[in-house]
Amino acid sequence: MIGRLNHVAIAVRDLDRATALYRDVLGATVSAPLAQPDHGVTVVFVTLPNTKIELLQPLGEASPIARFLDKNPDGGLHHVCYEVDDILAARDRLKAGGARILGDAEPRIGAHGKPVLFLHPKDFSGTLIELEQA
Ligand SMILES: C[C@@H](C(=O)O)C(=O)SCCNC(=O)CCNC(=O)[C@H](O)C(C)(C)COP(=O)(O)OP(=O)(O)OC[C@H]1O[C@@H](n2cnc3c(N)ncnc32)[C@H](O)[C@@H]1OP(=O)(O)O
Ligand SMILES: [Co+2]
Repeated sequence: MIGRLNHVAIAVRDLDRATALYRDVLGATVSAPLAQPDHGVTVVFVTLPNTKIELLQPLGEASPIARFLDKNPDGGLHHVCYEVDDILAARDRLKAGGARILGDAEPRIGAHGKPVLFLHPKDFSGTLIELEQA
């Protein structure tokens, strides 16, 4: 059911600093910061030949990554995003299998302008999974 790896996300406290590290030290191509108020994060995309890295910094009062950064003050790997052809079919199959879909289980438009859903990390080997409609 899952397809390509769309991105790996890293939560950071200081997006400018993390962006500079990827750009200047690792020599990667980075995007401008993109505020995603609906998701409570500001995002920078690092483009790699075969996938993307998504640098995430909390945005607003109730960011879903705030507690993660409290527990991981240096930042850390936050989620992996897999592409699916049909996000509603994928959601219904996962639900039927007992996996917990986070939030109200309705897809929301993600940073690439496509519908996304998140799956509870406790149901997937301690890894938060994002699904994005391909
Ligand atoms: C823009 C968009 C895009 O790409 O298009 C994005 O990616 S937006 C990216 C930001 N948005 C999201 O992440 C949305 C989905 N995420 C959420 O709803 C939340 O982050 C949760 C996953 C529910 C976690 O929330 P929160 O940390 O406040 O709850 P909590 O502290 O009670 O955590 C419950 C348990 O899950 C663990 N936990 C929390 N975050 C985790 C993570 N990223 N990976 C692995 N485990 C994680 C905690 O350590 C805890 O385990 P213990 O109980 O063992 O201590
Ligand atoms: Co993401």
